[in-house]
Amino acid sequence: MLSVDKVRKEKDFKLLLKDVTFQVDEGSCVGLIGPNGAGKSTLMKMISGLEHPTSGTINVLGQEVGKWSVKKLAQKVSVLTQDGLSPYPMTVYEAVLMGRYPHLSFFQREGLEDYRKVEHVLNITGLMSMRHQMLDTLSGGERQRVAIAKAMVQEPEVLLLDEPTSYLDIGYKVNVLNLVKDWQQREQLTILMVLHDLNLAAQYCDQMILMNNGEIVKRGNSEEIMDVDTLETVYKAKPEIIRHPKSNIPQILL
Ligand SMILES: Nc1ncnc2c1ncn2[C@@H]1O[C@H](COP(=O)(O)OP(=O)(O)OP(=O)(O)O)[C@@H](O)[C@H]1O
Repeated sequence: MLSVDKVRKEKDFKLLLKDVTFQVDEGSCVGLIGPNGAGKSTLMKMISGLEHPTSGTINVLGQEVGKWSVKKLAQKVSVLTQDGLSPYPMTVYEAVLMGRYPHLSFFQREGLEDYRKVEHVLNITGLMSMRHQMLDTLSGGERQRVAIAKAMVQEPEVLLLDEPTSYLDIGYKVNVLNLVKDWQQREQLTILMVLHDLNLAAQYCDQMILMNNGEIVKRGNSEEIMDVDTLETVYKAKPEIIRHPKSNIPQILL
């Protein structure tokens, strides 16, 4: 579904990624974690086709990323960043409708089926009552929800998220991640998500990939990654590991 094979990236005589290799299976949610400067965003930019590896290959849905046309890639892969949507002077409805554009031909206008999809998504994301509100009047958390709605109507097979919750309060963090998780389960979506918050990554991701200094240090589930020695080596801080009282998933305390 998504495979990264021996990817290396050099920039300005600096080695940013060293032989990074991993796969994300169809329908699974993998969290990319690691300290500041580990190379997570650099890797995400290459997977989304914004930058090219110095060597190695990245395949999405069986084809090398660089070989997809921009339009085809936009139909298959949706990218969400921490900034969400820019506060352009357009309504929530118009912004979400833009998610249909990769599916329309150059002169084609959106049709009834596109409007129906937008309305369905506005309902499931709880944005229906805000559909006439201008994007530049929304809070950061609301705008991030609109970004998710726009990505949903795009109907991608792969979703790439780079720190989608970093500027959000705890209520919105959970809200945004629940929307994404429900979507994954409903549509068998394949997700690769950069998260700084290890507790959220452990709760929401099926697997985690821990990066440091441009390399993968460890891949595993929350039991394997939330290990004091592993985290101390990488983050240079010694966390306490406790268990979530409801889910029993390991969580850290600093
Ligand atoms: N254009 C560039 N030229 C030189 N170095 C760069 C460039 N872009 C990124 N880097 C370096 O690459 C390294 C990895 O950066 P990257 O943004 O991928 O890390 P990250 O894991 O996403 O970090 P953070 O969690 O802080 O966002 C950093 O040391 C950064 O300084």
